[in-house]
Amino acid sequence: MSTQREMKERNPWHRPVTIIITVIGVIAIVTLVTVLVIQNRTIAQKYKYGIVLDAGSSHTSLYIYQWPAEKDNNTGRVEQKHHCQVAGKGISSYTATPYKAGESLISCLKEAKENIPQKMHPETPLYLGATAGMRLLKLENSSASDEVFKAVEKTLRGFPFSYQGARLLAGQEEGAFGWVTVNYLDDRLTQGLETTGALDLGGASTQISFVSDEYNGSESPDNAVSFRLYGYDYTLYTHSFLCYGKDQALRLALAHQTKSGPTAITDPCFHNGYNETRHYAAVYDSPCVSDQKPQIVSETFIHLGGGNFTQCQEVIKSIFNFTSCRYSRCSFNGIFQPPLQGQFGAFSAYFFVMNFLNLTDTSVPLKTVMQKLSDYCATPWTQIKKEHDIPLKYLAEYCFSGTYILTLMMEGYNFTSETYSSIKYIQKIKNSDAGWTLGYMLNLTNMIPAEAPDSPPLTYTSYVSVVTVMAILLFVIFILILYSLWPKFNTEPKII
Ligand SMILES: O=P(O)(O)OP(=O)(O)OP(=O)(O)OC[C@H]1O[C@@H](n2cnc3c(O)ncnc32)[C@H](O)[C@@H]1O
Ligand SMILES: [Ca+2]
Repeated sequence: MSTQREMKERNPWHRPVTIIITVIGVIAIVTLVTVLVIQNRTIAQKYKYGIVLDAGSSHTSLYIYQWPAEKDNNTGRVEQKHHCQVAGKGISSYTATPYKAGESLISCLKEAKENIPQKMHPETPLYLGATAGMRLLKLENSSASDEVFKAVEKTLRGFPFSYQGARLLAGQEEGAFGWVTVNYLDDRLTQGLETTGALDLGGASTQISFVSDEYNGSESPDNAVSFRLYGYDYTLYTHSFLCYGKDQALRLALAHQTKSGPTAITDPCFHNGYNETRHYAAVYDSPCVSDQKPQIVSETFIHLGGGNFTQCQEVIKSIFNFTSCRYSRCSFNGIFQPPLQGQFGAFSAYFFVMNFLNLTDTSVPLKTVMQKLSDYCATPWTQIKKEHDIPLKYLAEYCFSGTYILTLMMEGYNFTSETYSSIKYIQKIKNSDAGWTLGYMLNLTNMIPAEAPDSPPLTYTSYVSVVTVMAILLFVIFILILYSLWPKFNTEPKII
């Protein structure tokens, strides 16, 4: 018994004062770590928002982006929070009733209000960028394009967001911001990695943008866009071909086939058995083809399908001009293009079309891809209609669009059967759509710094771990010091 008591007396852990110090110490450590974790998490959960409307030639889309508030002007990930597709056609189709262009946007803007916390509305920037449809309308009828912009602006100003303007994007901006989006989402810019080229196929225009070691902007300076991002310099080659989006390219192909004003054509790019009556006025109602309109007697022509891939390729080749080039090298229509370099991401209609055709795998040899497309084009229209339940307008055009995509890439941009595999058909990267809108917003909100921001030396997890370990260590040292200094603790008999 007495030995037990002695041991108890000698062992400081049985003294109330030691127990109290230990409990207080543990509480202090737990509090310290909890405060650290909660403090950091609360900040991380606060988001900021931005809205961009992509007023394309075929339709308008609204995108909401969000990013952690404390990562403003930093490398923090901006991500797509919401996408809303505006019902109906693009804003450039409302020339007769411009106010309807504004009204068409209301339901998506209401969705945006619901998707962004109310208190953040006034500080959420709202942008609208219009592309090739409005570029064509401006060429055709500049006051009509002004009216559409006015109507759209009126609607946008009626919402509680921070309206930053509705404007026409230049082709170079459209191409360059698409490239920024792809490389930002792939995290290539902060690391200074080799960048990915961007291929965007819209309804009215198409863009190609990439970095080439052989291009510094001195040859054909109009195609150069220079950036300094996160401390790295880039000189980007970019070109936007107006009238070479897939809808306008189809008009160019139809114009080529109806030059002489026939009453019927057999179009190899449409399926056998396809038979539609088309109005000349409707086909030629675009500045891309209006000057080619034949002096005709008939108002309409019958558009028949021929279902022949090789002949379709020939028709499509004829819409490109390869004869003149005043530079060291050209893509088509006398436009300079440096040698292709690196990987490419092909999005928008490149993806829609190749995905429908099950041809997005670019590791498949180009020859096989062409054979599959050729088989698809040769399939009769009745069979195609039976096999797919999608709107007939889209369905009828996949043979044309697929052939156009391959011809544009191989003949237009000079991809080869070897370099075809450097293309990836993409729709989204990490849940955000590939397209110019994200790059546009990052630029206008100054969210990509020119210089690499100072990053903390430790990651958040390492930071919390180090602080925890150090706190425990200090506490143990404190107890040990206390134990060795406090005579009452040390009850062992002294041996003299
Ligand atoms: O860039 P611009 O030229 O202004 O045009 P846009 O922005 O309206 O063009 P999109 O990329 O949205 O679409 C390109 C084309 O793809 C078409 N498209 C959209 N969804 C499609 C789908 O699921 N299948 C086939 N085509 C589709 C659309 O009608 C256009 O002709
Ligand atoms: Ca577009």
